[in-house]
Amino acid sequence: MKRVVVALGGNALGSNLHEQMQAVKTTAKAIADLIEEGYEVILSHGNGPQAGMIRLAMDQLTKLDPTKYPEVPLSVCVAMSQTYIGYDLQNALREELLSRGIQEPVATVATQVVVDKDDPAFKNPTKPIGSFMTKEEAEKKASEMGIDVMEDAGRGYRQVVASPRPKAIVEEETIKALIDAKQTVIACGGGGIPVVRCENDGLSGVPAVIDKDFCSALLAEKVDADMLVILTAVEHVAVNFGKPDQKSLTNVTVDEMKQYIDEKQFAPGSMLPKVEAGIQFAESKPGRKTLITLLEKAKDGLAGNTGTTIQA
Ligand SMILES: Nc1ncnc2c1ncn2[C@@H]1O[C@H](COP(=O)(O)OP(=O)(O)O)[C@@H](O)[C@H]1O
Ligand SMILES: NC(=O)OP(=O)(O)O
Repeated sequence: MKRVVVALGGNALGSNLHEQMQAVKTTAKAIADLIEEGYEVILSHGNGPQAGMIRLAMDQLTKLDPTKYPEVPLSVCVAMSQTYIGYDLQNALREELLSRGIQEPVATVATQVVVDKDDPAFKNPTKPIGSFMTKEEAEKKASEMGIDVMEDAGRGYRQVVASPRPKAIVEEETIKALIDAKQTVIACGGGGIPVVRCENDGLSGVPAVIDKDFCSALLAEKVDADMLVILTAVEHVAVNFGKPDQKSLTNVTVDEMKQYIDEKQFAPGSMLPKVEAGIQFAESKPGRKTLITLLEKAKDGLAGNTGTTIQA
């Protein structure tokens, strides 16, 4: 049986409560198709819009009455986003599987991910969270709330936070035990709850949002997956993206992808981390591959019929 880690992008979840409840139904169908095909699926997902929404709500409460509602750390907002998304996703998938006569338990693991306290990302926030704003709105929010804002891959302005690289998955053994028990696991949601190691084996939350594609690559390595599947809003990674001479990439080697990165073919903050995470997994052990494609094309992509495949 082939083991695949599937990383779900923003279009699999929507960006508010109503959109999410609808989106997870379509997502559950695509994932159930893979389980029905015999793949052992481990799911991870993004949380940019959700973590930003929770961050904003918590900040409003603190503003209302700081003694009653003390400031909520960003790591706690990430933890809330993991469970909020996991709750919807595991229910949608459980129902979809049951409708197909598949009695397979689905569980979300609250996953902590260790980062390096000295990661340079803490001094250079680049990870967009929350909803999009105009330049004027962003500048106003930045001065009013003391947040960092940045233009997000040509799509508007968003709040940005630190995004250190994931180093270790605290609940790795729990995830493996659930997989071994034939359960479908949702783990490392939103890149994981960011923590640093401290004295006496302790863990302490840090203000960051880890990139879910990098964390999914680490998860795929740790569970010894055959394939990392990054599902997003495009069927193929492209070169000359958005230009008249745009060309879809189908089967690409790690070295070719590195060449395209040097040519700056992939937008930082959108396609670049996916390609870098894809390379990281593909070169971690001979035979490993990464597929990047559209959510609805996951089954076709795994059958080798579409998408962009990266391999050494
Ligand atoms: N070279 C490229 N090839 C394909 N898509 C690209 C490229 N550069 C940027 N993109 C954009 O990146 C998007 C995926 O990034 P993003 O929306 O941040 O991911 P996610 O699905 O994880 O939320 C695509 O939908 C596409 O608009
Ligand atoms: N954590 C994370 O990478 O979320 P998005 O995919 O929503 O940006």
